[in-house]
Amino acid sequence: MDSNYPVDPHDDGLYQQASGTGSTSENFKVVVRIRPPLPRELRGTGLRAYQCTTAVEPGDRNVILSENLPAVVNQQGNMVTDGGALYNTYRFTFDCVYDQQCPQELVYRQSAQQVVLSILQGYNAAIIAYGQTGTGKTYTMEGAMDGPDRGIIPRTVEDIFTYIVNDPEPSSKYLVRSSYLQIYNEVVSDLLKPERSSLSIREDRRRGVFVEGLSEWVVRSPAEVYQLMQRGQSLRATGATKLNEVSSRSHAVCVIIVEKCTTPAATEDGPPGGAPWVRSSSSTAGAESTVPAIQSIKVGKLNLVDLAGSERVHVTGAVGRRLEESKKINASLSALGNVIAALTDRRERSHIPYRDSKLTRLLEDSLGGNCRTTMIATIAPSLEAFQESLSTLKFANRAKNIQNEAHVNEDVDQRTLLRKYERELRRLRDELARRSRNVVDKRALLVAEEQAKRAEADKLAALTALQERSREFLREKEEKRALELKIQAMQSQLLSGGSSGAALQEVPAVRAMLQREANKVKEHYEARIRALEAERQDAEGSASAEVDRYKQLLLKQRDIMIALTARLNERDERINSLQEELDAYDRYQRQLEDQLDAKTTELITLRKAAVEHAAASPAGLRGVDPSALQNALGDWAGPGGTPGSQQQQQQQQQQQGTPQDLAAAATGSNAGGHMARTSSGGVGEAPGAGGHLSLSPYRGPAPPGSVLANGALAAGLSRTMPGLHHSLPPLVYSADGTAVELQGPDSQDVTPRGSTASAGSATGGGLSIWRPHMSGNSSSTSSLPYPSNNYQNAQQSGVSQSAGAPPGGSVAMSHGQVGHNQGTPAPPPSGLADVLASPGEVMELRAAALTAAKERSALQQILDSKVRVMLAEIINEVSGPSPGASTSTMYTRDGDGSSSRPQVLLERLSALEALVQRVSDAIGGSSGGGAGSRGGGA
Ligand SMILES: Nc1ncnc2c1ncn2[C@@H]1O[C@H](COP(=O)(O)OP(=O)(O)OP(=O)(O)O)[C@@H](O)[C@H]1O
Repeated sequence: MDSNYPVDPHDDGLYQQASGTGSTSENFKVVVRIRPPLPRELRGTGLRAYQCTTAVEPGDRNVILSENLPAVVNQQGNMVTDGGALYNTYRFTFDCVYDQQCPQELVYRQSAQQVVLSILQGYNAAIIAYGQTGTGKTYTMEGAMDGPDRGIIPRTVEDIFTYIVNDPEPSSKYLVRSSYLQIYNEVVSDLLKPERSSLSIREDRRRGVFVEGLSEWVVRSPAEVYQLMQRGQSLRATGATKLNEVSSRSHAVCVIIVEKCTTPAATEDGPPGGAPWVRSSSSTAGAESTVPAIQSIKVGKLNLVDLAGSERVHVTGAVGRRLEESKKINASLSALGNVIAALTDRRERSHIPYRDSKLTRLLEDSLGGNCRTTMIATIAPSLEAFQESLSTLKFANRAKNIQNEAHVNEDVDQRTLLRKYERELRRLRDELARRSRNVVDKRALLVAEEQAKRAEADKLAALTALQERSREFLREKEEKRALELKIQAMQSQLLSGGSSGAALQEVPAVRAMLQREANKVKEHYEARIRALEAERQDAEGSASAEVDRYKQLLLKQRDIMIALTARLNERDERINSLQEELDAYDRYQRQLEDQLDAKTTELITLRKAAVEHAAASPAGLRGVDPSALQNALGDWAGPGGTPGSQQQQQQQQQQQGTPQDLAAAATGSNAGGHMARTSSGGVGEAPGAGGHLSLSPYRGPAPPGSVLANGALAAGLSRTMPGLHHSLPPLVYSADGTAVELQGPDSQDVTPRGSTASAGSATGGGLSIWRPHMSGNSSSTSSLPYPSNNYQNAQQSGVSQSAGAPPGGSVAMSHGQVGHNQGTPAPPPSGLADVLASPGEVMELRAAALTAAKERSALQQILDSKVRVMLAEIINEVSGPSPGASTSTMYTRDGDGSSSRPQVLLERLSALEALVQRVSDAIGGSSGGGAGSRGGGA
């Protein structure tokens, strides 16, 4: 019964049986299947034994549900009475009713096969299993994967592929795809792609209702479908309930889509590409050789729905998660009932609440839409399921009034799309061909270019050959000419020759022969010349244009070269001028460096001369050793008189000036409180032997800005700048920092810098002593006449104070009028300015000399004060204390108040004597002078 039934795709089966009955829609069939009692049902409940409540009347269309079945049916199974009020008895008519023993195969063949195969004609189809939990929905839809218990799904797959293989239409091709989804707790998920959950249900004109994002698997054999089903079933939500050990807790939908492509005989359109069409067996042979046209593509979609079972919670005892699942299941089934109720409402078609649940939304096409649908309502036979069975039968009975309008889904759009693809393919082919031609054209172009290059080379070769030919032509022409001349000579020789020649000439045969030979040669060369000439003209004609072009190119290149050369020349000139500028800068820099070196040398020389000049002070001339004097003074030399202090003082002196300067200053101050110096301006040129200049001491500070010059300056300048010593006056300076200038007869208006010039200084040759410290702000100048290059020495301090005739010569002390030139800037000395490139350097030198003079003056003051104190004490010690003097002071000074006065005096006296002796020794060899001074001072 399970096998060997004929597969007849043209047999509508259930639909054929149902047609004409008027009880159900043509496209919506409702069948009922009663499962056999389960073992637990057969065992009964408590004292109540199992009792069957269902019976199928002969003809398999009517089902009787009764609480007391034996009372209402006869032996043949026909219901003879409804039991009256005694028993609840119901009788329903459906398209088919399968009793408990009905095998899977029969259910499939009668209720599913025609629906399934209708998708091969392009219909939508659906098989929906509905019923209470545990009544056999899953068993009916899936069953076993092999054997007689195979359910509708595996049989559907088998039939689809069997049909395709046995399709009598040789040009038909099929594409089979499969999907598997579940609705669990109102969430749609893909059972073949677990990661895809919570999918959305969409609808469009071409595809109808579909699940967006649901995977579709192309299958080529039943085995592939089985694999997918097994995978999906393993992921489906199931659970054990009181009524079913493996209860489906979700609605499962297996989707199979079959696309059929029918291609009648040859048209211009080619076959569609890309889709893995499954060819029917009869169409495989020879089909490849034809060029079929796409007549139509029919798309059939089959929904195989295994609903979750409705259940009464108080019966199943569900709690927790199961309770929630039950609620969701019942809610969606309730929505399904509402949709069916709306669809079967005899009144004017009202709103269909498809969107009340995912299930009804998904089954929208299958319920009242474009679909051929079979609903299989499953019921249990036991009395305990009586109410659920009655509910299910009522539900199914209502559903059988659903009107579906099924039509073939001929995918015109897709056909159009395929035609569009064909057009695109043709366009691409044309494009390919065109590009191929382009490739060919490019190759031809390359070949042509290559040929052109070769032709160019040939042309050049031809020109070369032409030139050679021309030369050859000229050569032959010359030869011809020579030959003609030779012939003419021969002829003339014959004509005018001797007897032998005349004789020959007169021989007609010889004459004719010669003439022929001459003509022959002439013709040969003339022809040759003509040919060459023609060849030359041809070559020249063809080459003239090329030659012109080359000429143009050459001219253009020549212009470019000229322009570039001009630019290069400009750049070279620019480089040369820059180089010259650079050289000039270098020369100037060298000049400056030379000048700097010279100035440096001058500075060194001047410094040295200044030192020498300071050392050559009168004390120095007397041979006083500054260091010896320093040592001799000891504590009297000032705060730094101790050896350690001396060392510090020496360091200080090295920083501030040379020791010789300070020692000389000290010595000078020691000599009777007067500064007596010998001008060092004569060093090297005008030694001051026999004369000296004595300037009155001035112990005030040098005024700011006063100019100090000395003979050393002139000497230094004269050494470094030969010829200038005549224009520079020897300069001396006083120990107090007063600047003076010695103006010789050949000097030119040398005046103090930064001060006012004395009117008298410019008159006559003489020594001008500028003493701005005298008479307040006025400056005074003393002019001392002296021989050229020989400085006149002045006498003692009286010279500085008043004019008088010096012993060595006339000394005219011309004091400048007080304030006469005050405020009038002195003009710069032209001679000095010519020598010194920078007046600032002169100023710097003079400022340095001024600083040294200040230092000397300061030291001198210290020494003078010491000496005065020393002398006062000596006087005091010798003559006794002055009336105002305090003994305590004396004692205190000695630090010994207990000493007797005579003893102290003796000690002080001896100390002073020792001091005087030391000082005398220090100034060496002049102890008499020193003593005289001391005595004079006293
Ligand atoms: N026609 C049948 N012949 C033999 N056994 C059947 C038949 N129908 C159902 N059964 C058995 O009944 C039990 C319940 O069946 P099934 O699981 O298919 O019920 P269901 O309606 O799918 O339940 P649920 O809604 O809870 O999933 C299973 O053990 C199944 O083998």
